[in-house]
Formats: sequence, structure tokens, C-alpha cells
Amino acid sequence: MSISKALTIAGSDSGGGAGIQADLKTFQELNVYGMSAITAVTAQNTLGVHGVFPLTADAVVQQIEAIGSDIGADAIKTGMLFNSEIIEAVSEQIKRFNWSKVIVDPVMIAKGGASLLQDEAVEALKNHLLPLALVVTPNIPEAEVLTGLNILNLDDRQTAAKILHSFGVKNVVIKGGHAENEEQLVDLLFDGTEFSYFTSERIHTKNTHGTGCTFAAAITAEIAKGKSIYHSAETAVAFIREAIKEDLKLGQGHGPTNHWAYQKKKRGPLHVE
Ligand SMILES: Nc1ncnc2c1ncn2[C@@H]1O[C@H](COP(=O)(O)OP(=O)(O)OP(=O)(O)O)[C@@H](O)[C@H]1O
Ligand SMILES: Cc1ncc(CO)c(N)n1
Repeated sequence: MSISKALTIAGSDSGGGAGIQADLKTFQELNVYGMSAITAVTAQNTLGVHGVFPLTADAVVQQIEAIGSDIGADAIKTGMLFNSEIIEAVSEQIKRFNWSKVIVDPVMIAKGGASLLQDEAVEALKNHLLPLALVVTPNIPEAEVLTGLNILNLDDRQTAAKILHSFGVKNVVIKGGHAENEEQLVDLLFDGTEFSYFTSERIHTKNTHGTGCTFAAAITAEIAKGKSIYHSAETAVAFIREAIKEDLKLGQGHGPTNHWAYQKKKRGPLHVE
């Protein structure tokens, strides 16, 4: 049997809802073999980020080399990269292994406000990593930082998508979760020519920790399997929707989403002892 493989280069979330943990759970659920290169360890739970411990760029490079030189990967996802040194090192490795299916989730700030990317690193993200990316998946505040725009409506999001595309990334997905006044959420996809819109009803829950990571991981898994960008985004929207709807009600703050929910809906409830 040949199995598709995906590598996530991201931070560890001890609470298990975001970061590396969310990515690996999502890869597994979508039948993709998951691998990881950890950029930073966070002490984190549903109440917030309590500590951030970045690894050296060399430690990140060695993890990527270990995978690239042996198992290989059909798609690569990046999440929390923390500083420009790590971003530049990761970009070098992507070039070295000729990886073209690269999905960049430009993680900047955790839900509680903790910084997961230093301010100095934004330029490195734009100059080194985005030109290598097949897809970038900012939320609205991240799209604002990357483009310098104030994004108030759908027109602004379209303009932001065009600017992001001009940085060299082939496909742009701007996620709509942060448009808090909107009951209809719109995730926008721009492929350089056409816009597509994925619309869904807002689910009212505080358990949305890790939605962005899970969404981008689902896109990565589908791309690893050779699916189109449109199909991958469509599956990711369905995956995250079920994961938010069937939340697990864990912790006292913003709880994680339910990574089992999408497959459970497809195959019916599992018999849990
Ligand atoms: N309350 C909600 N109801 C339904 N879908 C949602 C909700 N919140 C987010 N989503 C969906 O989840 C996905 C991630 O969007 P969001 O804008 O929340 O990402 P994010 O801010 O990067 O997440 P994170 O908090 O992990 O950083 C998108 O597909 C978005 O439409
Ligand atoms: C490690 C990590 N990566 C990404 C996010 C964004 O959700 C988070 N909270 N923690």
C-alpha cells in the first residue's frame, strides 16, 4: 500500500488543540502519514499561552533534513515559525529538497493575544517563505499585517488576496472566522485569476482553539493526496465545520475542536468502551 505523507513544521501546543498536535491529528484522520519538525515548545492550555521556548534554527533544520533525506514528504505545512532565523532556515530546506506543495499558515498571535511570531519576522515571511508557497492561509488580522491593509469588508479581502498573490504565493485563502459581526462566514480562495467563496453559518461556541491550524492541516493532507486546491479547501471547510460543531467541551477557556468529528459523520458513530 502506498500512503501519502505530510510534514508539519510548527510549534507544539501542550494542550493538544493547535500546532503540531492539531496537524498530526488532522493528517491521521484524513489518511495521511504525519511527520513533524518542531520549531518551538509552548506551555499552553485552553486558558492561554503560559510559556514559549523556541528551538534553535539548527535544531529545526536537522529535523527537516532527517525527514527529507529518508522518508520524504508529499506536502509540507508550516505553522508557528517564531523568528526570522527559523523562517530563513526552513525556506532553505524547502528549496534544497525541491518541495513544491508547501502550505504556509502564517501564524502570528494565539487567541489569548500571545505572540507566536516576532515582529521582525514578518518581512522574512514575505520575502523568503511566501514566494515558495503553493497556498497561504491567513486569518483576517494576519492578512492585514502582511498587506498593510485595513480589512473591513469582502472587497478589502479581495484586494488583500491580490497583494498576497503578488508576493509570489500561487493560491491565497483568507479565512473568515475573525469577521465577528458576520453570521455567514466566508473563506475566500484566490488562484491568481479567479475568486471562489466557501460560505457557512457561524457556529456559536467558545471552543475554537486551533481552528486555523486544523483547517490548514486538512488542506495539506488533501494536497498530499494529489487533490486540487479547490477540492482541498472544500474538504478543509467541511472538516473544520464538523470539528467546531461537535466540540469536546474540554478545559475552562477556549477548548479544542473535535478532530474525530468529520470522519465520524462519514462512517457513523464509533463504539467507544
Ligand atoms: N465560529 C465558527 N463557526 C464556523 N466556522 C468557523 C468559526 N470560527 C472559525 N471558523 C472556520 O474555521 C476556519 C479557521 O478560521 P479562523 O479565521 O478562525 O482561523 P484562525 O484565526 O487562523 O484560527 P486560530 O485561532 O487557530 O489561529 C475557517 O474555515 C473559518 O471559516
Ligand atoms: C503552537 C501553536 N501554534 C499555532 C497556534 C494558533 O492557533 C497556537 N495557539 N499554538
